Amino acid sequence: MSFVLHATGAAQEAIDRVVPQLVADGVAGRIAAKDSTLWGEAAEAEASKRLGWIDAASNTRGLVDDVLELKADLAAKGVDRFALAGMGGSSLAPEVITRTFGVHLTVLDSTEPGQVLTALRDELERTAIVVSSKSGSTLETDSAKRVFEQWYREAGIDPTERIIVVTDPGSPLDGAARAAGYRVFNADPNVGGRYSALTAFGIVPSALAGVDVAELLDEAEAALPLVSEDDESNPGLQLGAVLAGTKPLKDYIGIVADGTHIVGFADWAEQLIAESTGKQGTGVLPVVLDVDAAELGEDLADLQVIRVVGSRAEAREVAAGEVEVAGTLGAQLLVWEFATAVAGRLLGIDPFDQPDVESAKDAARGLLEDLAPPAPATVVDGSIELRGSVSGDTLESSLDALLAAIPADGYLAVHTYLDRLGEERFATLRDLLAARTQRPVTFGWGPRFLHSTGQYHKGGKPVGVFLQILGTPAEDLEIPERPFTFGQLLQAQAGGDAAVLAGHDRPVLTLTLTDLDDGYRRLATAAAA
Ligand SMILES: O=P(O)(O)OC[C@H]1O[C@H](O)[C@H](O)[C@@H](O)[C@@H]1O
Repeated sequence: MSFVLHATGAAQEAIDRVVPQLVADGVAGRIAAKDSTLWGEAAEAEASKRLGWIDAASNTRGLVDDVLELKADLAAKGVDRFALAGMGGSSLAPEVITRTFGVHLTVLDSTEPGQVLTALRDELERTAIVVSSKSGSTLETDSAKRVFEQWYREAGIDPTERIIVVTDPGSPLDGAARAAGYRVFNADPNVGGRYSALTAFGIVPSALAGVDVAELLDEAEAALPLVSEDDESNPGLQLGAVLAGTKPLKDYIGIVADGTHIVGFADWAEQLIAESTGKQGTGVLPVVLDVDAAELGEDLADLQVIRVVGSRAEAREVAAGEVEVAGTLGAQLLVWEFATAVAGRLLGIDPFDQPDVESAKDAARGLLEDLAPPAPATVVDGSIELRGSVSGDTLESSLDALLAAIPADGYLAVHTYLDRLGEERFATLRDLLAARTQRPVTFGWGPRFLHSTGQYHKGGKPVGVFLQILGTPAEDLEIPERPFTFGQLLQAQAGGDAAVLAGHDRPVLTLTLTDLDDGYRRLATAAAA
């Protein structure tokens, strides 16, 4: 069997209580048959064009030969390195696939100027970039495409030979890219962005980078009969019950990579679950945890822990109250997509829309139209500027005030608008803050998280408090034919999100670090206090 799940405690109780009803309602067979009525009348129109993921693996196979042919053509021209520009589902799937298969892919899912420059300066002469956008209108992805076009031209390289586009048929990018002479791969338009791992969005960049995608598609196809069956042993129904059927509902899902061969799976699952469920004041918030995360030792009543383990045998060694799953990557992708759709039904929401993602984008666009400098800091404490709805006289007192505002059932979200490859150390703040607050702490890199947990923070249960960390980029970068730079875009994305969160009455503390070394040291000390 390509996927196994073992549960104990409240999770097993949810399975025992919820799955028989799901079986009686024929939910598995109806999802397999793409029945769009499963999520209520309001969701029907969206669902009718969003269920293509269930059999995506077999439908995507037809692309593989064309992609491998392109890879061979590029290799003959000395192009053997690949980058990917995309956000959300368009980047997280190729990221987990290529890392798991151990092949290199530079993932550019940032507007942080330093991170964009690193991608541009990384052996451009032997690099091709896949520009992936389902809608064809995502600002970050469009900005990356523009600057890569410019740098190729300046290097005397024809961009049409180096930029490969993946998009839905008929998107603005589809028409423009074809007219400009780019190689375009169309994805199935009946699959939403976060469910698109097994469509052209997951497969084209991964195959170009060197993944044996036929193996991945085989794995997913092998799992399809498991999730299609209206039977209590169906692991997709069981996982759906674990995610959204506990009573009282556990609001937090801690996802732990614990021995699995899959690299980065929790980040992919985070965007799938957070965007799909976090709306109408409900949902479950995924929290990506390391094996030694503080949350795992705190016995939090509202946290359901799911460990992704290495083998079937290990999956049976479940700690009290936890769930363990094991499986191939292809099976995991399909089963979690299926389980998330089931969770949507259990929660009574539409698991295929993302109504609150747009609000932060609108607010950022508004700020970009009127490029005013940021409002003066409320407090300047050494090298750290403080702004926001929560503030004291110093970094320490402001952080204390923010953490004190976490409700008993709440969480802290840390959003770091820095170069996630060059400033990885900032991710260690998560564990320190989790140990201090004894509540779940999510950590996201801006603007990447806006396409993931961003939906939950605005649309889910309103119990989050927010710490934004910004830098002052040493080098900025123009976005060709745009009236703003990457640095200004990043700033507007942070400001837009802070404004929308504040509009939802959520506490926000924004720190701008004018010296990253000093800022990191002070924050690490304050977080551990
Ligand atoms: O692929 P794109 O259309 O550029 O969209 C990228 C991402 O944008 C938004 O955040 C959507 O909510 C995601 O589901 C999507 O994956």
